[in-house]
Amino acid sequence: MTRLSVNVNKIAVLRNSRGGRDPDVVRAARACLDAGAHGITVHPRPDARHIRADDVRALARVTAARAVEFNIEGNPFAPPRDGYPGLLALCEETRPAQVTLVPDGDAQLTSDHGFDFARERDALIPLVAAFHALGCRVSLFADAGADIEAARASGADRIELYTGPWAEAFDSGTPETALPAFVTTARQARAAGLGVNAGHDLSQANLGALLAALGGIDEVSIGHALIGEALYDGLDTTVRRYLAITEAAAPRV
Ligand SMILES: CC(=O)[C@@H](O)[C@H](O)COP(=O)(O)O
Ligand SMILES: NCC(=O)COP(=O)(O)O
Repeated sequence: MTRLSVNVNKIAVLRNSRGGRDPDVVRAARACLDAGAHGITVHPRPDARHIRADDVRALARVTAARAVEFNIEGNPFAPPRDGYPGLLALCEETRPAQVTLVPDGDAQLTSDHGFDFARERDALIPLVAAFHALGCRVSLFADAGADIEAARASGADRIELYTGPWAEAFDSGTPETALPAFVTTARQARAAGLGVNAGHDLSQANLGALLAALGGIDEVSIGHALIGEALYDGLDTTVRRYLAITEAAAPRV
């Protein structure tokens, strides 16, 4: 069954907006885990727009204490800056179960593309090895239609399908226009021996159809929509609704 990792970036956005401690990302993560979430995801950035290095350290302690997975996302090429030690250094400190490499720049509002694996494979190979040496599973952010053979050649364990285009097509009422590329890429990844995660702009509305079409997604990491929905319905109820969607999409034995 697809595992749910809740991304708590947006709790930190709200907290940082007033410069204090609340809302507390650790308390929010605990509430999500209490509701049954399988793990927690964060995406700290050098500009500290939301999740900061100290949040990562605190969440690493919480997830380790509960023996659940911690997934840290980031651009492995981004240099240290203002309290951000760099992704590799942060993972060396916190030893997350999984690191998801994302080719984000500070100028981006949010993550909006995967790697160009043919072009970046040689640069990724030593980085993947370095994260493996820390005991991390390595997932690479990938567009539907990405060069899966080049992704596999990097030595990574999984890809994470960037599902922004899926959400956009779904919201515009034309999901069938986006789905074939996702189905093909997921199939290619599994045939290459890669696991398949998915994330970005997934929501209660668009998750079920994607999981049903792709089958066998290892993990979805969901933040923006989930936290927004929780503003109306609470974290416990909202997380349980996502879990019900992943359970409903699980293959019947
Ligand atoms: C990689 C990805 O799609 C998300 O995990 C990312 O964390 C979104 O970043 P923001 O929460 O800053 O939009
Ligand atoms: N990797 C995707 C993620 O962690 C959360 O993305 P979003 O749900 O905030 O768009």
